[in-house]
Amino acid sequence: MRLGQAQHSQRAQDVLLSLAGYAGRMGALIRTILGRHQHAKLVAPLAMSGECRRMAPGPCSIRACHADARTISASDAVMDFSRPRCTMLYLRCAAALRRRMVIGTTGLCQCEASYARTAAQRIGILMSANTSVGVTLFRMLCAYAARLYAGYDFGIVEVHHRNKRDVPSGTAIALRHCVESTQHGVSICSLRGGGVVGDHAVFFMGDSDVVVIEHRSTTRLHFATGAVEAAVLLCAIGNGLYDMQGVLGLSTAP
Ligand SMILES: NC(=O)C1=CN([C@@H]2O[C@H](COP(=O)(O)OP(=O)(O)OC[C@H]3O[C@@H](n4cnc5c(N)ncnc54)[C@H](O)[C@@H]3O)[C@@H](O)[C@H]2O)C=CC1
Ligand SMILES: O=C(O)C1=N[C@H](C(=O)O)C[C@H](O)C1
Repeated sequence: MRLGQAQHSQRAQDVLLSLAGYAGRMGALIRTILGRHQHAKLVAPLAMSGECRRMAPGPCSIRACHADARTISASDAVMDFSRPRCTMLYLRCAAALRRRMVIGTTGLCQCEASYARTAAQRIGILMSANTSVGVTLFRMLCAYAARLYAGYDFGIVEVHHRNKRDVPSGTAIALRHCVESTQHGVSICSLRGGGVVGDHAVFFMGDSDVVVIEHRSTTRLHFATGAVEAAVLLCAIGNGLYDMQGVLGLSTAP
């Protein structure tokens, strides 16, 4: 069974989505997935106005960068893969209109993340630096390994493409959070270059052996597919702040 299918069978109508960051790398994949999705439909592409002109010469239906309340209110949820400032703009709008929100954008400051926690009292929010199901399982695996290798030293290495803006990656920060329940002060090494989609490795370093658990992305498809399925699931549950594990209903590792 595909993820989200069970929950969707309880909904009579398609899940309608706005997409902030429509013209970006993630946006391009998400709109392709939504174009052929059985239960979810893109109703409001949100992009910068300059990008509209580049992507669609002539009359353009893509909305400009300001949060257009009318546009967002036509959807059940806003999916956001953009920039933190843009995220906050749409989050405020979604909270005011009581529309759900998937925040995939990384690099939010503490104050922005804490606003999301407050907004989650009014609406359902999925906030995840990595919407891939594979990476969600990888995180669970690392949390489990951290307990097994509690006496070892931990470290994280992440590698991303040269255009990534935030350092360290949101996934690396989330991984640190997973393993820090066992050990504090875990350092993250970041590398930027080429077209690397996104690789993360967690090192468990003992006196005479090293265990490395690694995840490599070969394309962005798994981020985008997971995000769309998570948006569908989010529309079937109540208010609150969720992570991927929560939305997918995965119990914690043994
Ligand atoms: N959660 C996840 O699984 C993943 C998260 N990301 C994160 O998603 C974000 C976007 O990543 P990419 O698509 O690679 O970046 P990108 O730079 O290709 O796309 C971002 C897009 O947002 C647009 N944008 C900026 N301000 C806007 C506004 N006010 N209104 C509408 N659009 C606006 C930009 O013009 C750009 O087209 C980054 O923070 C990245 O770290 C990326 C991959 C996976
Ligand atoms: O910007 C990216 O590309 C990615 N960002 C996310 C992050 O910061 O962890 C997820 C993925 O690694 C790709």
